[in-house]
Amino acid sequence: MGPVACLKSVVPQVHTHRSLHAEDISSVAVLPGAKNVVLPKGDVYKSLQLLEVSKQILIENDRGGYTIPAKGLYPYQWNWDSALVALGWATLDEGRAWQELEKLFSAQWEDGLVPHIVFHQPSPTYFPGPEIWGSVEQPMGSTGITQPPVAAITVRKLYETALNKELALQKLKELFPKLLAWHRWFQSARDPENTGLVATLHPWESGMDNSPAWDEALYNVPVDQIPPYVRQDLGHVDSAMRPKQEEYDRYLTLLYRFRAVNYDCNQLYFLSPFRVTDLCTNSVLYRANLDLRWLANELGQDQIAEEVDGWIEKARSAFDSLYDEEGGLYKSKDQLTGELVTAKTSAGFLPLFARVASASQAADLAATLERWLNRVKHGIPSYDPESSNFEPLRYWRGPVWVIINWMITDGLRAYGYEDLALRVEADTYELLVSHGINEYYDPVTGAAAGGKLFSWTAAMCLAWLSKGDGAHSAAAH
Ligand SMILES: O=C(O)[C@@H](CO)O[C@H]1O[C@H](CO)[C@@H](O)[C@H](O)[C@H]1O
Repeated sequence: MGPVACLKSVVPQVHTHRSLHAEDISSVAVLPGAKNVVLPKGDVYKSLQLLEVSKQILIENDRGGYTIPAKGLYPYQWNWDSALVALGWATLDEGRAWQELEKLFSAQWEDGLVPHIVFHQPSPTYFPGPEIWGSVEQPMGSTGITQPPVAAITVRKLYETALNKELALQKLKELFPKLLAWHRWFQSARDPENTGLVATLHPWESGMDNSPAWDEALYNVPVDQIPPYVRQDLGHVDSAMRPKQEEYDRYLTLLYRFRAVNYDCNQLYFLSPFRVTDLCTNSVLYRANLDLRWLANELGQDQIAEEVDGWIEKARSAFDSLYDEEGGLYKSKDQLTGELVTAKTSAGFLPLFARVASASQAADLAATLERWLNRVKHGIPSYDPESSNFEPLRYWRGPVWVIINWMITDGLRAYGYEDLALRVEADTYELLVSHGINEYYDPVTGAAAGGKLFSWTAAMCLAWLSKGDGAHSAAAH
């Protein structure tokens, strides 16, 4: 049996329009369309296996038009997970990629909010589910908070790279007003004082739930008399890797306070005892606004492009207030105290992804990142590895997230830091090959942690690591 036939018999083939065929195998180390070669040439089998496992994960986690992040641990549709997972689907089946976004936007609220979780089907394995977000009498179909708005970035990518142009234009036309309504909601509900940057009212909204960036602001939230509850996450993942009870009590306190006013977006900003300017949300939103403006131009919607331009301009100058020159990176801010947070986290590099950093800020960020990378075996740690309370295995307090590596790499490349981008890419690839497709990884040992067979990690393998898909059209300013 020749090597090609042998590989074909070991690697399960998934029947999609871009499945690997025998004739692809000789070129797999330099995958079709690759801009940068990140897959080691001598290791074709591992590369192939990684791709096929990634496809299988998406297929296994597909619940009919939407993808759950991981079985058991996260049994519903999550907002930014889905937008990132759609990039993975696009490499297998463009129609399915568009469907992922359609399902997400099917839960959009009248005021424009796109919820952080959509409860399409009941599940006993996650807390807090619909009965907590709503009430026993009136369960809700979603949570009443949001997450970093990746969707417009995905829509542009899907549209620009589409093979089926007709479908892409149709889907763009359908999704555009919904994206616009969500981005307008960010302006009105989360920046009612017109500062240029939006507020995040719950750590779950930031996507980096128990990042040390929230410690001070979260511990200022008084714990209310909340109904007793049983956490489900600890049944799936070791408690040493998850948020602590004191943090969960505050997550729940915020939830019940928001629920008490029926998640009224006109009130939440003013009543929430937790209100921060989150770098992740603002960087993703900034980038998403660049892409929304591009999409508006594409559709000939000049007035809307101008409106979005206004948001971009305001945010650009406001971003400078988050730059910590001494620390060599950006920091989130506690809006209620007016102070920049002390923690240096991986979100501090995301203004590169946004393209909002200046050339000299980008140079500082690259230098800081290099220092961080030299301190760990596998980058990028979610928290400064030089910090005394760095925890390589606890949620967002040290571990590596592949989606964040993708965003930062994309930014590095846009600013011309190609070598650093390649270093992170190669490192990420090595992590996945050696430790599998998990939720996150220990930056010191590389050990996989959190949920297993994780959708957005699989999607990044398909959409990024197999293609070297870093350079995107939005140029650094
Ligand atoms: O910990 C949790 O229960 C949930 C709460 O939303 O959050 C984690 O999982 C989500 C699904 O993957 C991600 O979207 C978040 O970024 C991540 O922090």
